[in-house]
Amino acid sequence: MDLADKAANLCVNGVTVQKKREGYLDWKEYFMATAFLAAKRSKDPSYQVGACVVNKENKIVGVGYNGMPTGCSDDEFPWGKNTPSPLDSKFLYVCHAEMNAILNRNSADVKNCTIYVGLFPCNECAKIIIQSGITEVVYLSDENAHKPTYIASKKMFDAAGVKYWQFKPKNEKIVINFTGIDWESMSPSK
Ligand SMILES: O=c1ccn([C@H]2C[C@H](O)[C@@H](COP(=O)(O)O)O2)c(=O)[nH]1
Ligand SMILES: [Zn+2]
Repeated sequence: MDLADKAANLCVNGVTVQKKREGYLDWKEYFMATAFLAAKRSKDPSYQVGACVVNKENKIVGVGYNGMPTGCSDDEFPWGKNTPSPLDSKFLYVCHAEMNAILNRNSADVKNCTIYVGLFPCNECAKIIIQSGITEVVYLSDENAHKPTYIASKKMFDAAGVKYWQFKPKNEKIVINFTGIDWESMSPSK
């Protein structure tokens, strides 16, 4: 068990009171981590992007990653970038993570939701985000900020009143360990 996972105990009048577990993920870390986990599904060799849409009740209503459209085989459609013909590169085909997360929603709509993304949204995703009624964008990387596409996204978000801010993770890494569940410490009798 990680030290941070240990529940802190408090001694009150000689009685040990079990406090809640420490080191748990806060909501924002959880949603960004969900976006990053979704990105692990991407077949894009150069960029794996994930997105997670969350409603006002902190419920996840949609998750997506960049990938080929349904029915367009990952093995047949191209993943290259610098090809002589645009038809042989990925750009005309790949569905972006944000679009997929919004289209994959399990709610009637995503109005007033927040979208968590690994990479600041491009202009096409910005349009979809605005039109879908999402009002907040939380992103991790803004490495394309200097490109016109991404400047256009910010212009549109500003005009449409969509709030955006950069997520600064508390943890550089969140490790998922499938052998790591400590059943003993989870037992109510302990
Ligand atoms: O808003 C965005 C922007 C990009 N993506 C995806 C689309 C592509 O699969 C990669 C970008 O690849 P490059 O080789 O860097 O052009 O990222 C996205 O999902 N959402
Ligand atoms: Zn995009």
